[in-house]
Amino acid sequence: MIIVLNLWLASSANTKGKWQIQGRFEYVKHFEQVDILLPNTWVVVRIDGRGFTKLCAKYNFEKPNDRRALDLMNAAAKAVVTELPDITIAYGVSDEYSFVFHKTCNLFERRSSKIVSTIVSTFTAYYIFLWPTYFQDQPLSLPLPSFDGRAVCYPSVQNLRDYMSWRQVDCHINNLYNTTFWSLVQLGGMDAKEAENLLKGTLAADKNEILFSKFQINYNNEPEILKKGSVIYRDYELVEPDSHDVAKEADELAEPVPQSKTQHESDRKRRTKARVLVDHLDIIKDDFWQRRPWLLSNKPGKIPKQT
Ligand SMILES: Nc1nc2c(ncn2[C@@H]2O[C@H](COP(=O)(O)OP(=O)(O)OP(=O)(O)O)[C@@H](O)[C@H]2O)c(=O)[nH]1
Ligand SMILES: [Mg+2]
Ligand SMILES: [Mg+2]
Repeated sequence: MIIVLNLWLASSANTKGKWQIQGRFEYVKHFEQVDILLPNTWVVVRIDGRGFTKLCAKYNFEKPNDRRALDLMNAAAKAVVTELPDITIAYGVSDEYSFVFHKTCNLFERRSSKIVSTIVSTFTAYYIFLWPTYFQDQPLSLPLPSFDGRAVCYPSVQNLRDYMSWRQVDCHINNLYNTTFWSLVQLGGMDAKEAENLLKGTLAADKNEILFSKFQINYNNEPEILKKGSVIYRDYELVEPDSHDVAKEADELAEPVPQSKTQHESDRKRRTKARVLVDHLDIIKDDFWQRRPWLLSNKPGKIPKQT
């Protein structure tokens, strides 16, 4: 079949010219769906490990948190942020990471499938490449780790901040539950069912109390990376928090002014040169955003000059 087609192509090419053959097949392009992300909205690409419950068991990840696994996730995400200067900020917990693109970003003409697949494949490639650095004594075997991804558009800074807050609240709730659950099992000698029953219906204060009274664990003293997750962003210089609400000022008042090509290029260069930091901070309160006004600035060019 392939030989027949090749022969036909060769003979047709001789008689009609290559461009005519191309023209005959080109109509298939129209089957491609338009998947442009809504303009002027903040784009969040969230990736999540596929079947990580099994993967964690296979490689004996420590319960409830394995520092090597978290450090590997952060290293892969930092590499993604470094490679893609269009990313404003990223937030990660457990086997997931959210990457935020500025509302004015025009990467791949905002084509969803190109943006998502680039993030997922770059992240996965780094995750596998860096694995031996964090799991020296446990070589990877098939099936290899993989991730899925999706893009969601958020129209306002408030929506975006609520999204980020949602992920960080999730981190806090899950970590407090898991820390208490595994303390009851590993330190308290309960089986999984007993621990689950004891925790049914408990509030955060009850879990804090169980941890402290039974195991002398003060949850507040747990490592920040576990309580808050990880945030990755470009750092220019720390500024004193403004007295006004930067998030509101940044977005709701004025529409972004289109940048000139040279301005766009010089901002891109500055972003490429900036330090990429991994930190474990509260991103729910205003303080984090007020100290770093360039993250949510309505004008992408409002990047402080490097000092
Ligand atoms: N032991 C251990 N497990 C972890 C750690 N980080 C993540 N996990 C596990 O990874 C899983 C992540 O949850 P999900 O993403 O909802 O589940 P999943 O198994 O990956 O399933 P899909 O995402 O639907 O493919 C949970 O079961 C976590 O317990 C870790 O540091 N230690
Ligand atoms: Mg998962
Ligand atoms: Mg997950």
